[in-house]
Amino acid sequence: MSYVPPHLRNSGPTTTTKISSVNLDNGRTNLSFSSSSSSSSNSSLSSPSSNAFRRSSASSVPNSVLPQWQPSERVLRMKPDQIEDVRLRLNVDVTVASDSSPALAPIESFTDMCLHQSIMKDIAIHGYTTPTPIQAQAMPVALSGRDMLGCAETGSGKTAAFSIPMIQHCLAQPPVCRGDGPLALVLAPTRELAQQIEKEVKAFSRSLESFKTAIVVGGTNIYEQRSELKAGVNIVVATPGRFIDHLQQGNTSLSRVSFVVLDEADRMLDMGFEPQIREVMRSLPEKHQTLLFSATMPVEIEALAQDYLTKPVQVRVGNVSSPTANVSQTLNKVSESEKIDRLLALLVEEASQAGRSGRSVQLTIVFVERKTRCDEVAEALVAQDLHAVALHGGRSQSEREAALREFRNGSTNILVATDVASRGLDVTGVAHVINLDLPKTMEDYVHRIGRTGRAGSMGQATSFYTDRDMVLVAQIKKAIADVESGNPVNYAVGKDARRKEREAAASHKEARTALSNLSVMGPRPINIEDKYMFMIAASNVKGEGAADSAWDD
Ligand SMILES: Nc1ncnc2c1ncn2[C@@H]1O[C@H](COP(=O)(O)OP(=O)(O)OP(=O)(O)O)[C@@H](O)[C@H]1O
Repeated sequence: MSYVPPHLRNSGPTTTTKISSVNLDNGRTNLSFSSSSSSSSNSSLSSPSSNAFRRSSASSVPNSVLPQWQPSERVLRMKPDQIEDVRLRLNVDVTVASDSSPALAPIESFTDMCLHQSIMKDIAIHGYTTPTPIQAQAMPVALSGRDMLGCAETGSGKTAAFSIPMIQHCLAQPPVCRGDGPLALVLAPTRELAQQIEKEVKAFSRSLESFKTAIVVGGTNIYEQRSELKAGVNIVVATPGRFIDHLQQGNTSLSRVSFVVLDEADRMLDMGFEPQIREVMRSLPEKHQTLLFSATMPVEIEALAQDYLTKPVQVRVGNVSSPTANVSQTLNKVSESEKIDRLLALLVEEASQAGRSGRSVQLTIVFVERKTRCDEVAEALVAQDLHAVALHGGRSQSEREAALREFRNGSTNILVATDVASRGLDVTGVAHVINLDLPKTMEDYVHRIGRTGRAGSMGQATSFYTDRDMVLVAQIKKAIADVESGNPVNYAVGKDARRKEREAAASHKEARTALSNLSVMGPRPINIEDKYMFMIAASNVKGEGAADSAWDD
């Protein structure tokens, strides 16, 4: 049975979820979720008051433990003015509610974080010597058991900022037995991002004997995932749709989850998973800790945080919700018909420059708007003897994995992708992001160009635009001027901001079409290219953003 997000459901048969208790091999009782189809529209998933994921009885489930963690004496001795000085230097902004205790000091060395020795060993093997600013502040907050909203620019190391405290948290819990649900859960919007996070979690737990992490994403064998989940794992990294399939089938439960991370939480809401995320949050055991991370923090995330986070610490580093200053941005005005030729010219020139200087060709991501265009562009590049591969939600899972693998190992240096690759994807050596088609919103632009200029490296972004993109182009020009003046601003992000941007773009386009109709030959039928039909349709769909067909998890 495949999961259908609520915005795509009609009044046809729906799924109901029943909770029943199950005796486990270890003699404990746990909960399972079973599903059945009915023609009623009263799905427990779509009902906000549903108890669908709530466990019925937890009497035999071991209690979660808040780790008794303390940083080094040196950190504990820091005075408030010293803490402020370090935050200022790291460009870290910390906010807590007036009725909650202050957040712990930032910690500038992994040693002072007093982590489990195996984790320390793995951090060293991974080649991390010093925490990045978001890690320096977010890790102590997470390790101290507080809920958190973490926001830092693209490529700043947010994954380790939650992965390492999550592993440390799991080590403090009673061991996982066969049939138990996981101790920690990470939800991410795309398969590729979830897989990347799982790799990072495994890297920091590789020296821990019998510590298990499972990846649960669509497009892969659900039966293998089921046996892995049933055997008992410490951490599950998942996309929401597939994770909920497993909950419904009783393959796992939330009864032992005491650490939850929503990575790129705003995008998951945007994709229509808000009811599922809320249901998961409502159904967690009482004692748990929640962390929300993104490079952009729209208001709807703050609303979610208000409902489900307890006295959270807000950690913001640098210029959140604005393009990273590590990327030099260029805008090129072109006509629609010129785009591919200009792209080819640019890439051929880069390849021959690399050849002349004897260096290898740099990795480049070309973003396009639609899946079909993605294939067409990749084919056009390959026809010019360039090494290009397409990545989009219409390809099979094995094709998606192969494309990313080839790109990561450099055997293909050009990845042509839809927005499925715009969030979180971390590929070392991406030097250039090209927007062959500009995205619809500034928020997507920020995430796309953030695929380069990561971990302190410099990158380049080139965007082609036509008259139709003028609304977004005005914002990008302002962003470029702001970065140049050293005074970057935060852009409005979130559903409202995106809707307004789409509306402004649509009315700009309408006005242009009307004008050209008047001036050329008087009234005539409007002939809108497929692409713009798609854009207008997308802006009219309720639950904006969810209509982006590039996203399929
Ligand atoms: N302490 C560190 N030392 C060295 N490299 C690091 C450190 N922390 C993270 N990195 C590297 O920085 C890169 C970016 O990290 P990561 O993918 O976690 O960024 P992010 O903030 O999650 O980005 P995005 O917002 O795009 O998802 C990765 O290649 C990661 O290995």
